[in-house]
Amino acid sequence: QRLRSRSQQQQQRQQQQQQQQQQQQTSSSSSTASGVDTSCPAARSPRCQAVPPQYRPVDGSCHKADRVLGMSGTPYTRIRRPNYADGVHAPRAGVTRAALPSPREVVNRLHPDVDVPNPVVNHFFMNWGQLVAHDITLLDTNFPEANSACCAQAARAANRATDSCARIDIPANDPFFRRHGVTCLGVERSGSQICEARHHEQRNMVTHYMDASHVYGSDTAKAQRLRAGQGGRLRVRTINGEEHLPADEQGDLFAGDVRVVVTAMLSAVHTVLLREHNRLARGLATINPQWGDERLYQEARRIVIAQWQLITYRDWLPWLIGADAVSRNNLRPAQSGYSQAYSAQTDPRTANDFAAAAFRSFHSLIQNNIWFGRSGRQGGTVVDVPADIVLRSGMVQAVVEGMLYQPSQEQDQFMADQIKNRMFANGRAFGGDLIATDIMRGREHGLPSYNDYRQTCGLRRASNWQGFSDLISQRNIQILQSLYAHPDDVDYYVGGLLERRSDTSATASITSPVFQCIVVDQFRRYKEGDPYFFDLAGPGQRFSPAQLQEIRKQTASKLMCDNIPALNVVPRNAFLKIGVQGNSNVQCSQLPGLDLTPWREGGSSTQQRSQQQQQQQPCEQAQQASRQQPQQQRRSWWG
Ligand code: HEM
Ligand SMILES: [Ca+2]
Repeated sequence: QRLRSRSQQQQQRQQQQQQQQQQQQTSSSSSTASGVDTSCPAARSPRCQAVPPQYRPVDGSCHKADRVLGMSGTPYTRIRRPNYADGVHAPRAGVTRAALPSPREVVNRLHPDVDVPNPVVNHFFMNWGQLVAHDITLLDTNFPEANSACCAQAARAANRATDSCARIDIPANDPFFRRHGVTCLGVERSGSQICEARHHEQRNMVTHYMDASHVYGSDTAKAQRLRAGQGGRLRVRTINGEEHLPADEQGDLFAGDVRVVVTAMLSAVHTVLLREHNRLARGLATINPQWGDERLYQEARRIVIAQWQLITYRDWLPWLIGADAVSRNNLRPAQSGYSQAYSAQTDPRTANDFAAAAFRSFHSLIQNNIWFGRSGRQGGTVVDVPADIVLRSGMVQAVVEGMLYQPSQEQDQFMADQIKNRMFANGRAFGGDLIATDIMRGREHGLPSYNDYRQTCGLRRASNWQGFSDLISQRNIQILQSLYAHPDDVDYYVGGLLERRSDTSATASITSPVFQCIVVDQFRRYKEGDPYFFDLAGPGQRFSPAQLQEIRKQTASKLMCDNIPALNVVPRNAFLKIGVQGNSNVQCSQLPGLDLTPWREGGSSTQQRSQQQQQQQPCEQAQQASRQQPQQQRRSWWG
């Protein structure tokens, strides 16, 4: 029943146990011997070559023996068997005859806006998490949701939800929406399909892998539209000599992920990633003038993805789940040489339990108002500052600096008013409620309740309300009791947000326990289950040892420095507040950078030298090489 950390020696045995559990917990008829649910028909059947592709396919296909696993447009996996009211698709209902409380009522009672700044991490940390989310999950809904029609439609349905709409009723005493005459918020239900298991599985519209699909797109047509078609570069618009995100047909910012426009903070870092790709493509073209557009694009993309994975796992994740959890679960990228962490059996897909609940808990980190620049100048509310402000002179820098120096909020039960009342308001008086939507998403995806996830994560299942008292305060238990008819009714998202963390030291997890366990499990999948993880020795083209050493020099701070011309000073650690763990400002020029020399093709490159050495000294090096032979590796990667 546990998805907790394990030592390396026990890893294999426990993996098998876990697969057995998944077989039991996920829909039984659709599980294969490996415990991976592969029965849902893929929207497209990819054509894969006989050997793994040299560069990872942009749509996530052909990565594993099951060639659609992790591909965009395919269903999520599940850690726990779904709990739909009708066993098929109706949102979860209570275990007694009593209805579940309105998500907005829950928000009003349990998720007020109380300002508790995070003592450790900054708003850049929050924003990086949102970028990670956009790399690995996108529901099949219209963006942004046009959901007002949903209220009327769902009102007529027996359980306040149809197959396409769900209703969030606004309580009569609501302190905000009633003032604006709003009595309901409609939620467009996520696109899903029935698998052999006879229940609905939601579709993930982006590649499940952590492959920077938010930069490059999740299908080949979009990837193509994002490319300049020259020098391996991505398309840009140039304003005052600086590269910016291009425009789509509607004139909005265009990037690999449609959510690039959700906040100016996102569009600023999207701009930086775009510039980084083009900076690398130019550098590679200079040292390898013989390379054409395709080679330059693929090599630059591969380096960007490597940096993205490295920074996320080495520098960001330890602050999210705690340094201990990272080492216990072998989640730190190799510090030298190649990683051995890949497992062909590990399901690389995003879990519904993670995307529709656990990872959304970091909505709690969001601030109401964002800063511009280093000195705390108020830029405006998080929902009103327009994304395309970054096209203005100096604004990529101002928005990035604002994030680097503004603390985020704590991961706790408190939520910023702006995202609860004015999501997508864009200057209008009211918008949607992100937190009520999160709660509704969990229900409409059929996620089981908080008590079920306690059990999954090795905690005691509560048989009465006091059973929650190990992690939840008496005050919150009382409120829960007044909202829900039974302890088994409490939403996973809500219960998880109420949990206290026992270890509040700086290096501890900022994530509460029952979310932490699901988050750890998911990040293990993205690393262990990804055959193209950057520090592996295959199955496509691997980095040479010298190239890997260069990649390892990269940090998020340097990434900002390299791509924002007027930025001269940054915090050494881009994710931490100044002063935490000795974090201090540093000149950009003092930070080591990524030197592309090992990518030079020709007699003098380190890669070539090491290959020549292997040919010249057959004994020891050949033995070592045979252990890392791409051909041999390939068989096991596909296996
Ligand atoms: C200013 C910051 C943010 C805003 C305005 C924002 C807004 C949103 C919105 C509007 C949705 C769609 C809700 C729905 O219809 O179900 C969403 C989904 C989500 N958010 Fe955030 N978010 C922010 C930050 C974050 C952060 C920091 C994380 C995690 C570290 C995160 C994780 C997620 C996840 C996993 C989803 C589900 C996406 C999907 O599967 O389609 N978000 N967010
Ligand atoms: Ca992806």
